[in-house]
Amino acid sequence: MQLTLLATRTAARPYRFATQCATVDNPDPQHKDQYGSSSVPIYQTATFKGMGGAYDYTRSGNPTRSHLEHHIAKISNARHAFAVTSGMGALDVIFRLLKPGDEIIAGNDLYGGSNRLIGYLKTHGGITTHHVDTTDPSTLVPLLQDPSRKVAMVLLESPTNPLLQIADLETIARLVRTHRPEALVVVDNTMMSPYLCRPLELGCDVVYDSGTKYLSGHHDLMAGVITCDRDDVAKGIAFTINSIGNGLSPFDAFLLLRGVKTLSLRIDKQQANSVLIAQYLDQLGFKVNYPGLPSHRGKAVHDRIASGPGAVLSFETGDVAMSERIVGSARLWGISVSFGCINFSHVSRTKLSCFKFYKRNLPEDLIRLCVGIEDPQDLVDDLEAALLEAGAVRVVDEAGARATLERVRPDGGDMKAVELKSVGGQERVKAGRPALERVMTSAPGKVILFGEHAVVHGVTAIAGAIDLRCYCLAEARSDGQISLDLPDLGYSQSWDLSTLPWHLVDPALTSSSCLKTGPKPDQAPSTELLTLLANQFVHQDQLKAVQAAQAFLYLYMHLAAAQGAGAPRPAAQSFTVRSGLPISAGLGSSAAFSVAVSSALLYSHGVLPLPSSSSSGDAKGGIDRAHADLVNAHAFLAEKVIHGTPSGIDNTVATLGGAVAFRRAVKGREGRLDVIEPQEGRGIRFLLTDTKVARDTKTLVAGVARRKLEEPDTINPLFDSIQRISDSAHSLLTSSTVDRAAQLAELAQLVDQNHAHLVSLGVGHAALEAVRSTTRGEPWGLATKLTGAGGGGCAVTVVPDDFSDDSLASLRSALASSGFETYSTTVGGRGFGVVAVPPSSAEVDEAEGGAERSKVPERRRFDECAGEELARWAEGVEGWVRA
Ligand SMILES: Nc1ncnc2c1ncn2[C@@H]1O[C@H](COP(=O)(O)OP(=O)(O)O)[C@@H](O)[C@H]1O
Ligand SMILES: C[C@@](O)(CCOP(=O)(O)O)CC(=O)O
Repeated sequence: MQLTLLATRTAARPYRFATQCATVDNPDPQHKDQYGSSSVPIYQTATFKGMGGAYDYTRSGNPTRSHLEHHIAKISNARHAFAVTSGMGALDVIFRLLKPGDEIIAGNDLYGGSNRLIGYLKTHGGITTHHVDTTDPSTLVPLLQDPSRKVAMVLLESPTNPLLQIADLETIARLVRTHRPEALVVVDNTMMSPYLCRPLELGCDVVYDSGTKYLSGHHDLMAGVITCDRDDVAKGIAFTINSIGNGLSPFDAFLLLRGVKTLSLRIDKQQANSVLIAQYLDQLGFKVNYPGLPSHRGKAVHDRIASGPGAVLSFETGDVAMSERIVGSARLWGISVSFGCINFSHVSRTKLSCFKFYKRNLPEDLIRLCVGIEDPQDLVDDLEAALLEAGAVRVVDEAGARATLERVRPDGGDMKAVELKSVGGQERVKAGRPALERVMTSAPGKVILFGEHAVVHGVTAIAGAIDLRCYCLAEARSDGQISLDLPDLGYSQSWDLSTLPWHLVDPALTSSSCLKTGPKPDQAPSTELLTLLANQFVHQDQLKAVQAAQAFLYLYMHLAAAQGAGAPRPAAQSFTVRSGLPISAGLGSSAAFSVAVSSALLYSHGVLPLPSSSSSGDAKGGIDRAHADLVNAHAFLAEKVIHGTPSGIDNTVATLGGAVAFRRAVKGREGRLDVIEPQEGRGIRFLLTDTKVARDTKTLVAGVARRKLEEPDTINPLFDSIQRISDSAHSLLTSSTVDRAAQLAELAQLVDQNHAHLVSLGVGHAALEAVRSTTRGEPWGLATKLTGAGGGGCAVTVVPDDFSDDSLASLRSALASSGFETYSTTVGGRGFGVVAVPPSSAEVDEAEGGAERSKVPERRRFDECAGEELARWAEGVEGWVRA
């Protein structure tokens, strides 16, 4: 059923642009390649044998070229497409639609090569051109309305090259249609490509691109493409190409087709880089021409007719010699003509002779930047080095908290110092020291006794903290770096603080109220920042490490930005996280991680004051509830980064400890949190069994949500039944009167019922059934259910009071012999904890003659030991205070 639905949907909807680019269809469905080649073959032949076939002579047509033309037509949403030997070749073909005496209206900021051809048309073809300001459509009207003018073509570019001026293609096409219906509106779309703008859809008649640029993307071929919808115009173009013989060669057609497949991918990256660079130059106070900047004239029009600002920009320095010095000083930036290449960001200075010749009023200090796919920070660094070397900027206030660059006025006059909020969109920040040199936090895992999954959708769940904990050690460093070490996952990475993408920090998370009460429960993490972090900042393929590093960086960046009231004030620190919990097994390792990291950040940054420890070194309940809530709010955001849509129960238990009945707020209904107080002498033992079957909470939770949407009549009654189970369990666990044996027997029944419902939700697994059948079998007879997200992971077994230690030991060894790992735990342990860690023994030796050595566990052991030894090491640090 699901498959049918998906198939219907796909058939009804055209593919999106990136998919269209990547899928090259055969133009002739009758013609199947004899070997079924996935890549279009190169028909490197001038002639074809026989008469009356589809092809006879490559000047007139060639299968490789046809394939390309079909593909270009598809991605341009055009009826016809043609591929020729260069962009100028394309314009030449289009101009041959004109007759002597015809007149052209063109922009006054046209590409120099087009102007050269226009000049030739005038002297050799008797065709005159009127240059107007195409940024103002009304300037065309007098010419269009003048009956003495034989206006046959309007030639437009938008944005123009190199001034990036915007012409309202849609409005101009409408004006031409009204006043001069016979005239053709022709657009040079090279700066945008069909990915960002499709002028035929805006009412224009003929569009051409220099395929040498973005369509190819690699600067390894020359090509031009023409698209149009009108059959008569297409006929004229086909005739000209065949007559003059400038159709694209088979080999270049093959290369271009190969390039087009990655068009959107390349432009996305080049454009993202361009935005950063434009912002950087803009902040320095240069006059920057780029439609990606809010201040750009015509941006509103551009945003209407195109879907992105592109990857070419230009800026003015105010001094021709300075521009020359900048261009000459750049190293990574090459000096070149053309644009659109992926791996060669380059600068070019406008050529005076060319501009004077065409009477173009271009600033002589103009520098054009054509941006590639290099790392944006490298591009900004190189540009900055060139600006410094050329004397266009200078560094001021090096000793201050933040580095500041100041633009140098070419005439020597005063120029306002620009405190850089960001460099290339990335904060130019100077790392400070954290409020606390060394702090360690810990947080427990949890076991959900009843209500997992249903809790995400507003049903009550019962859960408690377990004995296994996660530890986070935050230490100051002094090299401007932030690092994250996750030895459990074999992951370690550090980042230069100035390179983090500070410009993507969410302002909703940097307010002072956020520092007091934490992120709001409905605050979603920014997918833009998360995607960038995952793609460009976390060098690891393992999903677990990526999720953990994303969550860490997300919290870290927002806290640093909030503390600096928007302008980040990050501290250089090392974070190491170790866990005694099995990861991704249903015992809340991610929540324990999130709480440990959040609290380590909040304490080490001085947002929360360190609670005073009792003389016993383990003050119970020694943490303010408001402080715990702040930790919990931050941890919930981290959980969202890791999980997508967590209910919040895991982080709440990992923060507060104890046992709770938890109901999240959903659609207008308030959430609820009831603490289940431990009952004197009535504690219940649980056995946890890790099946070692890997699974991912995020995927499982999303699967249940999808089923709820698709099969509400099946899933909602299951949730109602789970609510009744949780309610019964809640009253059983809080009742002091009910008979103990009856209480445990009834709990066991609820365990079985809840497990059956979880299996119906689709989160069961054969390994979990194996655990259940062992525990239920002779001689043990115990009830077991999956716990957490299921799909593998852990099972929880209720252990009755009269179940002897020997029986428990034999059950555990039976489970171990099936390859499972067991943990015996009490439920309802302590919440998160914090301790200031003194220097390790080596440092004490130096500073204080080793007097403290015996009290301070050796630091490196934290990275090395595991399991119970890890817990012993961490708990050995004196002064823990816990919630
Ligand atoms: N010790 C750890 N080190 C690093 N990351 C951890 C650690 N423990 C948990 N995590 C993070 O939490 C995620 C596990 O979340 P999840 O699949 O929900 O499992 P669980 O049921 O244990 O919470 C991991 O992918 C990782 O991102
Ligand atoms: C399935 C769910 O109820 C619990 C997930 O726990 P765990 O990540 O498997 O430890 C999800 C949630 O409550 O966020």
